[in-house]
Amino acid sequence: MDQNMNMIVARRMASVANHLMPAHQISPSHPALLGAIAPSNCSSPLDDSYRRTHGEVPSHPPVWKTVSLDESVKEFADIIYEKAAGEGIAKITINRPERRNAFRPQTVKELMRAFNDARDDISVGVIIFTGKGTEAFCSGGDQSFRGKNGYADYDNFGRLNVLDLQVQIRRLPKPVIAMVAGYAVGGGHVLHMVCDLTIAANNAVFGQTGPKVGSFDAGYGASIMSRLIGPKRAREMWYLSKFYTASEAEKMGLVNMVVPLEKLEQETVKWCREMLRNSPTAIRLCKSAINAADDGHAGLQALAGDATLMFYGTEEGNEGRSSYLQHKKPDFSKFPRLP
Ligand SMILES: CC(C)(COP(=O)(O)OP(=O)(O)OC[C@H]1O[C@@H](n2cnc3c(N)ncnc32)[C@H](O)[C@@H]1OP(=O)(O)O)[C@@H](O)C(=O)NCCC(=O)NCCSC(=O)CCC(=O)c1ccccc1C(=O)O
Repeated sequence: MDQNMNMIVARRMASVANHLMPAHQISPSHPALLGAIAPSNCSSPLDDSYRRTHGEVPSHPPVWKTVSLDESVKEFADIIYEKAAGEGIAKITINRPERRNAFRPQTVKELMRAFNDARDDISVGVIIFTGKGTEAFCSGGDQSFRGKNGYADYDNFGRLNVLDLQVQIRRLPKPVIAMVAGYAVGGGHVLHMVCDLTIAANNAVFGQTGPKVGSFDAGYGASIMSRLIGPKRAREMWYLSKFYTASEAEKMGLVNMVVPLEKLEQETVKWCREMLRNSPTAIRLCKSAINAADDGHAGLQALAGDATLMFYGTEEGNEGRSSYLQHKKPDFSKFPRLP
């Protein structure tokens, strides 16, 4: 291999390696880089035929188009809802930067409408969840709306409606990526934890504040956290209510990747595009399977529902339905009893 080709391969392998793991974890002796520099060692695990065939996902910025839902309903006040033109990415942004993107009941209602739309839109394959600006992803429940019964605004009694949003994200059969810049604290920290993946900017700060302000989340906020970082760390995070930097959070397993703030959306979109190349049904089943054990009967129901959905698409499933509609006996004998 000539010098030129060697350099091209080295650059390409470095870019793939950089894409697959945080830059700080790659040493010059990483096999991907060695494989590129030493042409005789071309069997690097990163030099696979899938990569050679499909190449990198495109890196151009998406063109975001604001989504307006049912026109009879008021436009969004607390969120921004966008979809990328020509690709299956939706982006839902809490738009209260002056309150560090704290959510009030109105915010949660709007978020639920947007997530519902993104779920039902079959052209959407992945959803980015973020906060406006660089100061905060979300600082939890807006404390000025908190009363004796929970969080209340002008048209409702107090309740903890963010719990419904957590369940909605957890059960949504498409990946949701939290894109976190700045503070993800209190109920905002729980929201990023219920997302499938978290990409954090290097200015991100994570933590629970409940015990400082007279609140706690003993549901997903405790159980998912304990699963993610282990019970000792989860206790530390709740009992002391300390804040953690992005790199501390990455080491604890709270986030998937930390990137420079200015690269946050670029990297997040790259992850979205990688996922969009893959089978939506496989991803859907992986999501419900990973959640199943932790979510008990509700988790099993989601996984089982996915199985039924797939079964409806088979000839065997259709034999039962069409025979019923035609008032004849179904013939299931033609289907193999697979081992
Ligand atoms: C996030 C901070 C650390 C940021 O600090 P800093 O950058 O210095 O900014 P500030 O000057 O503090 O804030 C700017 C401005 O925003 C207001 N603000 C920020 N956060 C909130 C908030 N959560 N509620 C109301 N207002 C907020 C702040 O007052 C400033 O306004 P001014 O008018 O300029 O004064 C810091 O802001 C901070 O610590 N914020 C509070 C974080 C917090 O304690 N959040 C609430 C935790 S409790 C919770 O979220 C419960 C939620 C819930 O519904 C729930 C209940 C039960 C079970 C589960 C859940 C759940 O899962 O959510």
